[in-house]
Amino acid sequence: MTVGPVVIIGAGHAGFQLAMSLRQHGFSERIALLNDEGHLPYQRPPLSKAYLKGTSGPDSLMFRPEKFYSDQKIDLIAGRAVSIDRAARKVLLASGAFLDYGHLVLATGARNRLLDIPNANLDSVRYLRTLDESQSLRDYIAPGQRVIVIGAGFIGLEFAATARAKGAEVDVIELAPRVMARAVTAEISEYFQSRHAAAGIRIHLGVQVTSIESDGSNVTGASLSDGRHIKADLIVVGVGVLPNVELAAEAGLPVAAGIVVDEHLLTADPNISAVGDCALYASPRFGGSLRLESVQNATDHARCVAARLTGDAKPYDGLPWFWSDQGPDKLQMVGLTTGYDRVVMRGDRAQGAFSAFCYKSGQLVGIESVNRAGDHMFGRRLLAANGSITPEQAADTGFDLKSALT
Ligand SMILES: NC(=O)c1ccc[n+]([C@@H]2O[C@H](COP(=O)([O-])OP(=O)(O)OC[C@H]3O[C@@H](n4cnc5c(N)ncnc54)[C@H](O)[C@@H]3O)[C@@H](O)[C@H]2O)c1
Repeated sequence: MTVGPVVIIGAGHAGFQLAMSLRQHGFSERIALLNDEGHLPYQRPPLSKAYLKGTSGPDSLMFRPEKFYSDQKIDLIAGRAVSIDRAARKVLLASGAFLDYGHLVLATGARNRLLDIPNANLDSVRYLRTLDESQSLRDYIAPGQRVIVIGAGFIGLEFAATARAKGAEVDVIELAPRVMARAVTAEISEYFQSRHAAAGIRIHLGVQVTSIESDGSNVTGASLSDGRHIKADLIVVGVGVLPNVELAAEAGLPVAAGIVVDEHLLTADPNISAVGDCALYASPRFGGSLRLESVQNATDHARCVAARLTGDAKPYDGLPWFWSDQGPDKLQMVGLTTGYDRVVMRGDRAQGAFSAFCYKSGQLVGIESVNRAGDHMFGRRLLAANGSITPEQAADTGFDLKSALT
């Protein structure tokens, strides 16, 4: 099978993994990995956790040193793609150069959703997705500083916990009635709310920031939709992301809540695939279409496409899993916990080690674990094999989970 040169647009988790997996599968043609970040490809999870807290340099985040790319003959090209000529199979870069492809992979990821309120463009209103954003925030956070965090999702809460640990005064403003409402059950939200509150973080639910106040150049505070004002020196916004679909749309590829791909992660053009945060994929495992934002999704998508391009095509069948470190607590999730109708708790919430087993029509569909890595790893094995245990077994800590794994 001759594929021709592979061009990968985007050198995040998905793009990097794809280049590496292609070589691991013996792919010997050209690989061009287009990187618009100004750093060697790097890991994102530490940006809102250890990196934000610590003093280690950017090198600690890099997937591989520079030499890896030359050794593996992966052309890491600094630059941005501005358009795709599908008929000629060329990608046009902002520099004016072209890259010829036999197969093109869109690993364009997502970008921060920006807040559209007065004064949101001030320098002390920050976002957190890139290495540069994390670097400047960690240099900025100081003891006694007053920080407003907008959004109690993963970014908001991980950042809030770190800023508080570094001595900042933190207020979190969340539109929804509970934290992480998009992703976790009410039981897990309630636990994390109480843990963050115990650490001295003030969480305001069901409200939003209507305007940001300033002294002309710096943030001085914010007004909330319930009429209150909160003073602040810094505002950090984590209100979700938007998938980068524009290149695909302008090239005439179908786009909906992401770049539309089939169960093989192939777009409507047989020479173009899409992977990771930007891809809306048809899922035989779950039925319907999914777009997920996680490292697991990015790297498993990449492995699936690398296998296909080297002659081993299989539908994508990854099992979603995810983690978040918030203060001393580790949250781990496996499965898809949308549409569940019953939640069964296992373990000891008071001791801070418990899991929520989520059921839909009697079938286990996901497990959310707090400081119970064993339950999480069990769930990854059981759900990957489409297994289940009864709610009664889940609730009974005397029941040996391993006995359900054959
Ligand atoms: N542990 C991890 O793997 C991890 C950690 C951090 C971020 N991420 C990823 O990074 C991306 C961004 O994370 P995120 O936390 O920004 O997104 P998110 O969607 O997880 O959370 C956004 C939160 O902002 C709230 N919100 C939206 N508009 C608001 C408004 N106007 N005022 C107040 N609240 C508002 C939402 O209700 C939601 O709770 C996601 O893809 C996420 O999965 C992952």
